[in-house]
Amino acid sequence: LPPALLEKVFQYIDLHQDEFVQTLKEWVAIESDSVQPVPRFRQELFRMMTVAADTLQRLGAHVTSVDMGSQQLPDGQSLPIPPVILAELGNDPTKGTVCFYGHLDVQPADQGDGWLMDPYVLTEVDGKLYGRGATDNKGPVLAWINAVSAFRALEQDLPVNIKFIIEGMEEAGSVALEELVEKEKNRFFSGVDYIVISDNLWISQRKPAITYGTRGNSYFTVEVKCRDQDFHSGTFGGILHEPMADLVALLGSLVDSSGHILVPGIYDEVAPLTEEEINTYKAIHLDLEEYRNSSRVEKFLFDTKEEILMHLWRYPSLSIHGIEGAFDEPGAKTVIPGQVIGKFSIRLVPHMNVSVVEKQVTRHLEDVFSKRNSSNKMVVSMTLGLHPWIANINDTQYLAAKRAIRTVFGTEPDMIRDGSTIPITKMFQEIVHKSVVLIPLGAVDDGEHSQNEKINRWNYIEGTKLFAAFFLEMAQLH
Ligand SMILES: NCCCC(=O)N[C@@H](Cc1c[nH]cn1)C(=O)O
Ligand SMILES: [Zn+2]
Ligand SMILES: [Zn+2]
Repeated sequence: LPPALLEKVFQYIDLHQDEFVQTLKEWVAIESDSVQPVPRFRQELFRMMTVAADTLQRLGAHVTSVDMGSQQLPDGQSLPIPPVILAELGNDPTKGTVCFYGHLDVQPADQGDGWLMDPYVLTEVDGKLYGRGATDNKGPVLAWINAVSAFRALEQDLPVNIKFIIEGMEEAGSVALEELVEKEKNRFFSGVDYIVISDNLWISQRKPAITYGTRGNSYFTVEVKCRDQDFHSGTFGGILHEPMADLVALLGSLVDSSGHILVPGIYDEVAPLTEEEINTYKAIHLDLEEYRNSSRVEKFLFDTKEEILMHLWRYPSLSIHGIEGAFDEPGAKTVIPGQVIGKFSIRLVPHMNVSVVEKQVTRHLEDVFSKRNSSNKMVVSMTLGLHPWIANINDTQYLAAKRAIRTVFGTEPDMIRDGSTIPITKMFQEIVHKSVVLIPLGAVDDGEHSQNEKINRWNYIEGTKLFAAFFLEMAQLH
C-alpha cells in the first residue's frame, strides 16, 4: 500500500466529514418511497435519480440514465419506473474494474408511526444520524461516492476503474432490473471484474463484517374460497366448511413449535454441515444477551450462538405473514369470512431449488386439504421465487476487503452471511458471472425498514475510508 496517499485520503475524509453529512441530509430529504404506488413519491424518485446522476457527472463520470418504462399495478393503474443510473469513471485497460450496486429508494416512513423526528429530516443525536434511507441505502451509496470524490479532490488517479449501477425500485422488488442486467451483460458489464454491494448490516455494533451469502425466498399464497361474500355466523355457523378454519389448519400444518418445517422433503437438499463450517460460526463475535435484549425478545428458539447463526443463515425457515380477508379490526363482529388468502414464505439456503420447493409445498397443502373433506376451493401459488446466494470467500475482492478493514478498523472482519435476500446478488452471479462481495457499513442496530432508522456518523465516515482503502487494495491485488 502507498501509506502516504492513503493517509492523505483519510485526512481529507476527516476534514470534509460535515460536508458528507450535509449531502446525506439533502438526499434523505427526498422522499423517494418506491413502495407506496402514488404519483407524488414517483416524482420524488425521479428527482432523487436526477440528483444522483448530477453528482456523478460533477465527479467526471460518464452517466446514462436508462428509461425503465412503466409499472402496471394490480388495480389497472400505471406508474413510471425511475431510471436506472449506469455510470463509468475511467476505462484504463491496465486497471481492474469494480462495479458498485446501490439503491436510492426507501421504505415508507411516517412520523406518526413512532418516529422521534421527521423521518425525512436527517437529525444527529449522539453521533447517530437518524432518517429514512440513512443506512438503507443512501448512506452507503454516498460513502462510495465520497471515497471517489476524495481521490478527485486530491487530484489523484483512481486506483481502479469504477462503474455504478444505481436503481430506484429495490424496495418494490427491483422492478425490471433483471431485464436491464441481461441487456447490458455484454456492454456495461463486459469490462467489469468485480461487483460490490453495500446493502446489509454488520452483526455487531462495532465490529465490521464481510458478507458472503444470503438466503433466498419462496413466497406463497394459499387461497381458500367458499363464496365471494361474507356470512353471518348466527345464520350459517354450524352448517358450513368455514374457509378460515381450513386456512388455519393449512397454515398450522407448515411448521412445528420448534421452528422445524413440516413440508415433506424440504430439508433433503440442504447442504450437509461440516466441522469446518461449525468453526466459522464459533469464530464470530456475537453477544447473545445483547442481541436478545436489543431485539426485545425474551427467549429465542435456540440457546447457543452457533445454533442461532446456523438457523438464520444455513437452514431454511418458514414464516407466516398474514391473512387477507380476515376480520382483523378491533371489536366483536360475528362474521364468517367467505374467502381468505394466507401468506407465508420459506427462506431458502444452498442447495435448495425454488421449483422443487414449489412442488413440495403445493403437494403438502393439497394433501392436508384433501384430508379435511372440505367443499371449499383451495388455490396455492408461489408468487416470488428468489434463489439463495453464496460466494467464494477466496476471491480477490474478499482479500482486498479484509485488508482494507484491517487498515481502517484495526481488526479482522466477521465473515458473515445474511438471513434475508438481496435478489440482485444472485442475478449478478448468474447473469454477469462476476464475483460479488457484500461490504456492509451499518451497525446491527441501524433499524433498516423500521422506525428511527439511522447510520452512525462513525460508520458513515469510517465506511467512506474503508471504500477508499478498498480501491487501493483492489489495485494492488488485481
Ligand atoms: N439487509 C438487506 C435486506 C434486504 C431485504 O429486506 N430484502 C427482502 C427481499 C425480499 C425477499 N422476499 C421478498 N422480498 C427480504 O425480505 O429479504
Ligand atoms: Zn436496501
Ligand atoms: Zn431495504
